[in-house]
Amino acid sequence: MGTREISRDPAVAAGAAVHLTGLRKHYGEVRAVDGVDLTIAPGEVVALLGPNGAGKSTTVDLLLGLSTPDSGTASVFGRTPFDAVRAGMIGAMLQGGALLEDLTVGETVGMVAALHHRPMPVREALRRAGIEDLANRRATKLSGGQKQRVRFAVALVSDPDLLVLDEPTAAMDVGTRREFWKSMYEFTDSGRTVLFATHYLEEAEEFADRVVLLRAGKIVADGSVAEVRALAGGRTIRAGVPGATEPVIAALPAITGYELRGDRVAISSADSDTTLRALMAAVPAVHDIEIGAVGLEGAFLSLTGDETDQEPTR
Ligand SMILES: Nc1ncnc2c1ncn2[C@@H]1O[C@H](COP(=O)(O)OP(=O)(O)OP(=O)(O)O)[C@@H](O)[C@H]1O
Repeated sequence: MGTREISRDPAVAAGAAVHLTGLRKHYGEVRAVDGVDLTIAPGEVVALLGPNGAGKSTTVDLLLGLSTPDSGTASVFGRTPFDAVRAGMIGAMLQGGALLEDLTVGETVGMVAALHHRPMPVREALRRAGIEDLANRRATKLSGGQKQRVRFAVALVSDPDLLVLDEPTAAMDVGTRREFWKSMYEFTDSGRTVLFATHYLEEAEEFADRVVLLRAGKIVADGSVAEVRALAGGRTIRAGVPGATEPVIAALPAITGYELRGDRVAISSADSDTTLRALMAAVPAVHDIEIGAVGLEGAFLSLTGDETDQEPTR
């Protein structure tokens, strides 16, 4: 249920923007990427989510041809990553990618443009990245967020069909982050494909068509935000429960967590119908019942097995 129909369709796979099959990369005992199969159709905007060390950056490196898999294959628009990069089909923004200190922003983006057959005008790349006014600034004089935007302009200037972004907004403040996503919309409106790795669940929720959750080098969920939420299967039940005690609540069927404060309880449940029926029988005075879906954060925690306490959020 985790994998979309799309990746099983050979026709889609043949014309896929990204096609990863049985991809593995181990570092000694560490299985950084441990059998990843992923097909991304042209035009999709996909978020790669996972806790630290889940294998996001390693997957991105394999996709860009920056490292070689132990087994499995990676192709981009039917080509090897190396050929796709050489043809200017992939623009990438990596974590902390180096900028040449002696060059200005305009020169940096211009130099990358010169490497490609059909680049967009440098000024256009700077405008889209929101750094036209920094064209004459040297890299040494830039803030962390500004450097990120220069890396974005570098990724855009080849006018690529696929953008691969590894935690693109990590150093950006809230305003810059909003501007960044606005530029991304401009890019994806023209039918381009985007794969971005992120820790920000709200960015995945707001921006991605599809969420791929990685854990210990494996895909543990793949689908729309709504589908991934549903995979976690949970709902929250909130209610007034006069006189209820901890043992009564803890004994309810299908619950995965609860918090009892005075006369109010918040329960997370894998099967809210069953839990609710039992709650009504156990606490006849139950009132003000609300049932809600688990947020993406709840799904993320339960699917990636994060150690964090999984009490229902309020
Ligand atoms: N060059 C390397 N040598 C040895 N181990 C590595 C190397 N690169 C990655 N790893 C290990 O592989 C695993 C996956 O790392 P990766 O950087 O892909 O995760 P990530 O999901 O991008 O994490 P983060 O969110 O922290 O950036 C980690 O356990 C990491 O320590």
